[in-house]
Order: sequence, then C-alpha cells, then structure tokens
Amino acid sequence: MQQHAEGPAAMLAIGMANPTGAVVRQDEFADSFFRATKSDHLTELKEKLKRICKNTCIEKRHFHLKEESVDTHPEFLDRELPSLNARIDMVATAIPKLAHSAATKAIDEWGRPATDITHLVFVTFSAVQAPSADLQLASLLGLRPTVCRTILSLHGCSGGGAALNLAKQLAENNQGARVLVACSEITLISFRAPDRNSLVCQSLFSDGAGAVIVGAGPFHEGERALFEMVTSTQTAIPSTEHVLNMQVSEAGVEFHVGIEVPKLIGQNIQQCLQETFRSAPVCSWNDLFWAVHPGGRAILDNINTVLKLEPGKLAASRNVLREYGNMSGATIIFVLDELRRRKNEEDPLPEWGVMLAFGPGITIEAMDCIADAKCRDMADSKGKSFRMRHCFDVLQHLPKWQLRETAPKKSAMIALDDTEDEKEGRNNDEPEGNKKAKERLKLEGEAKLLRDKFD
Ligand SMILES: CC(C)(COP(=O)(O)OP(=O)(O)OC[C@H]1O[C@@H](n2cnc3c(N)ncnc32)[C@H](O)[C@@H]1OP(=O)(O)O)[C@@H](O)C(=O)NCCC(=O)NCCSC(=O)CC(=O)O
Repeated sequence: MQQHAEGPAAMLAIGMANPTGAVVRQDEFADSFFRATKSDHLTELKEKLKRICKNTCIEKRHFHLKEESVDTHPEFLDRELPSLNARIDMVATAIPKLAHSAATKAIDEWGRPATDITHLVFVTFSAVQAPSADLQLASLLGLRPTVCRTILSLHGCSGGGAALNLAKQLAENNQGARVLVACSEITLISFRAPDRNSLVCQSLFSDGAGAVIVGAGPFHEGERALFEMVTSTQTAIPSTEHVLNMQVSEAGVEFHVGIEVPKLIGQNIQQCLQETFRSAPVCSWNDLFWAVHPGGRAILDNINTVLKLEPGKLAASRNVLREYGNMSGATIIFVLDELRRRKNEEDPLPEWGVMLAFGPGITIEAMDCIADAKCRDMADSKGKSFRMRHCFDVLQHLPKWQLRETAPKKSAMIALDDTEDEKEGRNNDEPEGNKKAKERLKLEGEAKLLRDKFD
C-alpha cells in the first residue's frame, strides 16, 4: 500500500439501524420505565421525569431491552448487586448484530464487496471484554482476516465524531484504504432504577447503530462522495472532566451528565469552530450546513443562540432527536444521513458545513465537510475545481482587513483543476518542482487580483 492517498477523504456511504426490541413513545416513557423498574411508589420522581420528558422534544425512542425482560434481572435494579457480567452477556451478541444491520446497509449502498474494506473502526461504550464486538462484526460481514481493527470505547457521544476523524486519517495516509466506521450503542449496559441524578439521562438516551464507509482518491468507478472531510479537530474544554463522564463498575456503566453541560458547550463552541476553520475562515456561520450531535434540546438551543443561527439550521439534528432520542456515538451518523437526504430535496443544502459531536471530557469533535453535487463523482473530477471555486467564493466575501490577512495563505492551499492545467498547456510529465512553482505564481496572481479588488 502506498503511503498517501490523493486529496482529502470522503464519506462514501451511510447506513443506520435500530433494535427491534421496543419502540417507546416519549409521552408514555415515564409510565413504562417506572413500571418496569417497580418504582411506581416514587411518585415525585415519576412526575419530574414526565415533566422533563415533555421538554426533550423527543417523540419516540428505540430500545433493545424489553419491559418484560427486566423482571428476569433483579440485579439491574439494585446497585448493591453485581450486574456487569449479566449485562455484558446480553450485549455481547446484540451490539455486533445491530452494527451488522447498519454496516450491511452502508456496504450495499457503497456497491463494492465487503472484502474491499481494509480498516474497521468500531465504537461502543459497551466494549468491556476482548476480543470484542469489532471482531464479531468483521466475521459477520465476512471481512478479510487482515482487516485492521480499532475499537474506541467509552468515548460516549463523541465516539462517532472521533471514529470519523480517525477514519479520515487512515484513508488519507494509506492509499487505497476503505475504512468502515461502525458505532453501536445499547443502553442496557447502563440501565438502572430511577434516582434524582439520572432522570435526565433516562429521558434522553436510546439505542441505535450507524455505519459509514470512508475512503480517499483515487476513487473507484461508481464511488460517490457524500461529504468530503476537509479538516478535523478535537478540543477538550479545560477542567470539565467532572461535568461529563462515564464510570464502569460492578453495577454496569454509569453516565454522569452535569447540569452545566449545555452552558459549557455554548461558551466554548465559537473558539472550537475558529480552530476548525483556522485555514479557511467563514463569513457567517449561517453560510454553512450543520450536523450537530443532538445531546439534548438545551444543547441545540444554546448553540443556536450563541452562533446566531437562522431558524432551521439545526433542523436535521432536531429531527433525529425527535425521531430517535440521543443514541450516543451513533447519533451523528443519523444526522449526516438526514442531511444528505435533505441535500437532494428542493431546498438545496449549502455546499460547505460542519459536523460537531460532544462527549466526556467535555470533548468536542469538529469536522468541516463539503457536500456538493460536483464532488459526487470524484473518479472524474477529483473534487479539485470545487475546492478552488469555494475558496475564492469565501475570499470574495471576506472583509477587507481579513482578506489582506488571509488571501495569500488561503490561495497557497488551493489545488488546481486538472482541466485548467490542460487549458494552460501544462504537461503532466513536467517536473514536480516546475508545476508547483507555476501553481504558486498563478495562485498568488489570483489572490493579488482579489486584494486589489477590495483595496
Ligand atoms: C433535559 C432537558 C430537555 C430538560 O429541559 P427543561 O426545559 O425541562 O430543562 P430544565 O433545565 O428546566 O430542567 C428540568 C429539571 O431537570 C433538572 N436537570 C436538568 N439537567 C440536569 C442534569 N444534567 N442533571 C440533573 N438534573 C438536571 C433541572 O434542575 C430541573 O429540575 P427541577 O425541576 O427540580 O428544578 C434539558 O435540560 C436539556 O436538554 N439538557 C441537556 C441535556 C444534556 O446535557 N445532554 C447531554 C447528554 S450527554 C451527551 O450527549 C454526550 C455523552 O454522553 O458523552
């Protein structure tokens, strides 16, 4: 395998799945949950959960665990009883099976054999044994025995973002690599009886799996770039480890979600985005499409307010929250799927956008992405002409002072279109050094023209 691929990685196919165990309407959740956990006598807690559920903007959630199965596991309801082994036994087959449903859909859409997958990045917070669900998934899908597997555990809701980030690095640094990202989350590992601190988690979390095929050029005939993955960053908000975390104990996995999570994300999101878009500044956040992990309604509301987003900008996230709840790391893949379906509808999506996921730490995974019809058949266009046009679009809208600061740097990173090379009589056999020097001269010329226009 050669070291580097051609150009940035792209998401080539997406698949999702939910367990068939139970679909619970949010307005019936408190009754069902208190009945299953034999907690109906805790009337105050139940009323509070009902109030919280009303404000989540969730309509229904999918679960692997059926209400009647709780009866056979009294240890799930009593913190003093060890329950980790029973939980692990139950999720050991369910997690890879759910991942398999999502991955099969992604592979079908991709249209190539599963044996062409070179890397598997598996995400789950239920992986507390080895070998784990990643090996089972590889076997269920019939992947090659040489497939390079990595499992990301306990990344919580940022797991999907972290896996896509890693898949981008793998695809870009290994020519010909095709990476399967699979996130499979089942809340059974953390299911427990209600208490004051866990009500918010109980009102939000649900089960689901998402899968994405990631690859970089050269692309095979028929491969389409749904989202080109441009720049990714991971930011830990300092001193917030105590605010959002997960603990594994004999009683299963316990989430701690502090009340200050939405506020902290709101306070730090601008700075995080500025880092992601450092080499390609954005005129207005409203120029982008948004794929945001819907951790909770209040998180989306805060992001909306802080970034002054127009109504509807977070519609894909809100829709996924409404239909499925918070499926932890898998949720961001559902949001990306929702967006790619929207981009085919009448109201076109902006070409450039950002994906955001949040997890323990508090960690923010961010990636700027390009969703554009012209990039879809990258086997022909390699997406280069789009990036060039896009960068100059951005430059044209920058204020004068920012243009002066940015234009030379910006232009230096723009790749030239092959067809432009041909038009100007450039020859592919020309020495690399000559070609680069000519590119630089041309780009500097174009940047100067733009600067002159604004001066
Ligand atoms: C849950 C909500 C929809 C509830 O909406 P409301 O409009 O009712 O909000 P509210 O603030 O008035 O809260 C209602 C009641 O819940 C309590 N409350 C709110 N958040 C709480 C929390 N995190 N822990 C404990 N209690 C909490 C409030 O004190 C209040 O109690 P009282 O009524 O007694 O005054 C919203 O608060 C929300 O979206 N919060 C964000 C949830 C979040 O942090 N999600 C991230 C999940 S973790 C994730 O996504 C990443 C990961 O897992 O890694």
